[in-house]
Amino acid sequence: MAKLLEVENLSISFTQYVQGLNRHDSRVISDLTIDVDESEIVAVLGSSGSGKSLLAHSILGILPYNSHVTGEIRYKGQTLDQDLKEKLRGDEICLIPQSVNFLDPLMKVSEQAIGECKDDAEHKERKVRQREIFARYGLDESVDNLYPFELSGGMARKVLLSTALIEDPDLLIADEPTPGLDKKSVEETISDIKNLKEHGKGVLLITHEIDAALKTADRIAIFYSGYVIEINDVKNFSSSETVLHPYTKALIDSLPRNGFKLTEGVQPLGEIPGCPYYENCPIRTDRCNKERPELEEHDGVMIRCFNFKEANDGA
Ligand SMILES: Nc1ncnc2c1ncn2[C@@H]1O[C@H](COP(=O)(O)OP(=O)(O)OP(=O)(O)O)[C@@H](O)[C@H]1O
Ligand code: NI
Repeated sequence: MAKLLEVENLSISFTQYVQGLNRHDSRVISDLTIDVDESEIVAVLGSSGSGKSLLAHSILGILPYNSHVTGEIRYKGQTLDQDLKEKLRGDEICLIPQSVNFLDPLMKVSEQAIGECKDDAEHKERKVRQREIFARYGLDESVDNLYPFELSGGMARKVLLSTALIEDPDLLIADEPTPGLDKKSVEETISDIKNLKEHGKGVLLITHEIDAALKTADRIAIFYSGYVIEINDVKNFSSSETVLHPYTKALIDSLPRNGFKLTEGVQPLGEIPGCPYYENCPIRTDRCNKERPELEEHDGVMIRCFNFKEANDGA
């Protein structure tokens, strides 16, 4: 079966001019490799500012002009270059954006959700679908004719969700789709995402909430300081003993039900030669400070660590 989405060694950096003179490059995503199969939900779990939205924006081809990108993205085996991104986005590949600023302030929300139509017949058909999806999210007919500024935050989120779902995309990139939603709508969203998967579609779910990832995903990619440090099956996240990376273990131990044992400090930024987790790592060695581990496969799990084996054997 062909992979739906393959991201290989993606790095994103920004060029900024400090005081108008000094050019400064800051790397936000480093050497990121991840894939999504048909009928699969892959969660990218990372803390705030770790570059998750930029990953989404690079897949959609909507990064800001001052960004610099290397690496490759393929969709259904084909290189996803800027032309193909523009052709497929909003159609085969849809984004549920994190920010409600993605709504067009000058357009009624129902028309944004319906999108461009080739004729009246198509508009009619999509209007029915729009109403049905809006209704599922508790947006009644009076909402259809509102403009974005007339919506509450939660309503705006629901409009963004509906807009992506109306397209019935083959690949959905959901960037933090649930914060600010009521409980019922969170459940509706999760069920809609799972429904896409049941219909053979792929979903990349971007989130900083481990519970959302655990409830929804088949695999979880752990993002730390711009690096993917582990990609593992959701079933292995039931205990810190069945995941491999020390950061993933710390994340699981930090869950309320496990008694908040998080040992982690701030995420390091800037260029470092060694492992991105070096400063906080309980199993680090000298090598980790000098050399950066690659993301490698170990029994079907992708892991970026020199020492996980010894640490697990000794446990
Ligand atoms: N246009 C830009 N120019 C320079 N730096 C940027 C730009 N856009 C984003 N960044 C930097 O990239 C980093 C990652 O941003 P991003 O929005 O992808 O993080 P995130 O993981 O989605 O965070 P959150 O969980 O808060 O949504 C930020 O810390 C920000 O400083
Ligand atoms: Ni984000």
